[in-house]
Amino acid sequence: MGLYAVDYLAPNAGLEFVASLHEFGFGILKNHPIPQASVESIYAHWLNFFQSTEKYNYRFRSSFDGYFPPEVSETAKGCAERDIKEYFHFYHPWGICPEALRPELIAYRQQANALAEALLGWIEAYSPPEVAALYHEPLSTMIRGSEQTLLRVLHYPPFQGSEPSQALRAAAHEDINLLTVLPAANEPGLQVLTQAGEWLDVPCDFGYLIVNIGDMLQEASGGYFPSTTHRVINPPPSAANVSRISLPLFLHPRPEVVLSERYTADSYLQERLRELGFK
Ligand SMILES: O=C(O)CCC(=O)C(=O)O
Ligand SMILES: [Fe+2]
Repeated sequence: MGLYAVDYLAPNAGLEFVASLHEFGFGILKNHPIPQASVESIYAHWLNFFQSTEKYNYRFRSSFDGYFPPEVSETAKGCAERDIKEYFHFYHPWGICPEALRPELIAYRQQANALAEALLGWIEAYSPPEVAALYHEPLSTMIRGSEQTLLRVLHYPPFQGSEPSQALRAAAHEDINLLTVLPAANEPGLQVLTQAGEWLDVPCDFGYLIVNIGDMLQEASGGYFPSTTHRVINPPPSAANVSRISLPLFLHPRPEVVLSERYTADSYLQERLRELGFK
C-alpha cells in the first residue's frame, strides 16, 4: 500500500495511521481537528510578512528565534548549496514575533500540540509491546509543556532564474525532533525517500495534515519508527513564479526526557547541533 490519507474519524484510524508511520516514517490525515481557516489565515499573513521589509526588524537571535534570510538558510548535511528558502522560528512563550501575528500562531501551536499529544498516544498504543517497553515515559507527556517545540513558518520564494543549479527548495534531510506536524503547503513539492530508494510525492491536497517521525522518536523506539529522509523539490516552470508557504511544528521533548540508554533529549539535540556546525 502506498502513502495515502487516513480518515482521522474512521474507527480504525489509529491502527492505519501508525502502520503508515512504521512503514514510511510519514502518516497523512484528513478530517483532522485543525481548522483549515486558521492555516489559510496564517499562510496569507506570513506571505505578506515575507514580502515586506518588516522582516528585517526580526533578524534571528543566535541560532534560535526570529527571521532567517535566504543567505543564512540551512545547508543540509552533505550538500554544497544552501536551500532556497527563508523562514521564521517562533518559540512560545519566550520567542520574538511581530505582535500582530503572535495570537494566531499561539492558537495554532496549542491546537497542533494537543493533536500531537493524541497522535503520540496512538503511536504508543499501537507500538508492539517490545517497542513500547523501550519508552521511558508516555510519549505524549514527553512534549507536554516543552519550551523547545519550534513552529517554523517557511517561505520558498518565487524563482528568479539565478538559483544555483544544484540547489533545492529543501535538500534531502531528516528532522531531529520527536514528531513533526505539517499542514499541506499551498503548493506541492514535498517528497519522501522510500525504503526502495525512490522519491515519492507526499499527498498534499489542501487540508491534509502530514505527520512525520523525527530522529528522536527513531532513537526512542529502537528504530521501529524510521526518521525518513524527505525534501522539497523546485517548482515546474508553470509554477516558478509562485511562493510556497509551509508551517511545520517540530515537537521537541522537554530537555530532561530520557530517550534511550544513550541519550536524553538535550544531549541528543546538543550532539546533532554540533554535527550541523551550530555549536
Ligand atoms: O516545506 C515543507 O513541506 C517541508 C519542510 C521541512 O521538511 C522542514 O522544514 O524540515
Ligand atoms: Fe523536514
